[in-house]
Amino acid sequence: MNCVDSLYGCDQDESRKTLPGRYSPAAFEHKIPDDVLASSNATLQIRDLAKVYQTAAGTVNALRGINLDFQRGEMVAIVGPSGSGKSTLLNLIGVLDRPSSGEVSIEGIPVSSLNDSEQALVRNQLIGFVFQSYNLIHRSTVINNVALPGMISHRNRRQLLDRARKLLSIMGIADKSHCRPSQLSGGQQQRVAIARSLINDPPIILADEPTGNLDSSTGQEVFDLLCTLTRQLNRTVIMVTHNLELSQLVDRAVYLRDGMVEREIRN
Ligand SMILES: Nc1ncnc2c1ncn2[C@@H]1O[C@H](COP(=O)(O)OP(=O)(O)OP(=O)(O)O)[C@@H](O)[C@H]1O
Repeated sequence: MNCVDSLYGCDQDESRKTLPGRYSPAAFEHKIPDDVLASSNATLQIRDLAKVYQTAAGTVNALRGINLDFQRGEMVAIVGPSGSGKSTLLNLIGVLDRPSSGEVSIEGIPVSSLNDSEQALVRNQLIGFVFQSYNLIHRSTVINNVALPGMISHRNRRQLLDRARKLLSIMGIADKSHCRPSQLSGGQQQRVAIARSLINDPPIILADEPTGNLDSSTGQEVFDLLCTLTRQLNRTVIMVTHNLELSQLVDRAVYLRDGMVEREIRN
C-alpha cells in the first residue's frame, strides 16, 4: 500500500463509492440530454462551448466553440496569450460561470445546465480548486482549511480531520497542522491548498497558475507534488499556466488563441 492508498485503506475506486456524503451522479440522470452523453469514456467533456461578454465597449467573444475531452489520470496544461480565454474556460469547467452556449459534462453530468444549488454541489464534490494566491482562510488553522470543503458537505468531522491529517502528512507539512496560513511560506501554503483540493476526493482538479507566486524551485516542487499525487489517485488535472516549461511536462498542452483551440500537443 503506498502513501496515497493509505488515505483510503483500500481500493481507491471502491472507497470513492462509499465515502460519506458522496455526491451521487444518479441524482441528475433525468437531466442528461442524449446528445450530451456521447459515447466517450472521458471524465470531462466540453462541447461547442462559447462565452460572450457584453461590455460598454461592445461584445467580447471570449470563447468561440471549444470542444475538448479529458480522461482520468491525465494532466493537461491550458496555455495561450493573454486574453485568449484560459481563465474563462477554467471558470466554465469549474462551474463558476455559465456558458453562453454549449455544455460541460463531468462524469456524464451536464453541469452547465444545472441550477445554482446543484452547481454548488458539483463544485464541492466533483472539483478541487488550486489557485495562484492559495485562497486560504487566514483566521483558521491549516488543518481546518484542509477539512473545510468536507465540512461544507456535512461529512463526519472526525473522519475528515483524520483524512486532512493524512493529506498534510503526504504534503510533508504535518507539523504545520495547527499553524495559521500566514505562518507558512508560499510553497507550504500551496501544499495546504492542494491538500484541501483533495479532501472530498474529486475526479477533477483545476489549478489556476498554481506555481505563479512561487520561485522556480519551489514551483517545481509544488508541480511535482501535484503531478505525482494526481497520477497516483488517477484524477484529471487541468492547469492554466504561462509557464511553457511546465506545459512541456504534462501529458497534453492545449493552446488557445482568440477563444479557440489553436492546437493540442501531446508530450
Ligand atoms: N467578466 C468579463 N467581462 C467582460 N470581458 C471579459 C470578462 N472576463 C474576461 N473578459 C474578456 O474575455 C477575453 C478572455 O479573457 P480571459 O481572462 O479568459 O483570458 P486569459 O487567457 O485568461 O488572459 P490572461 O492570461 O491575461 O489571464 C478577454 O478579451 C477579456 O478581456
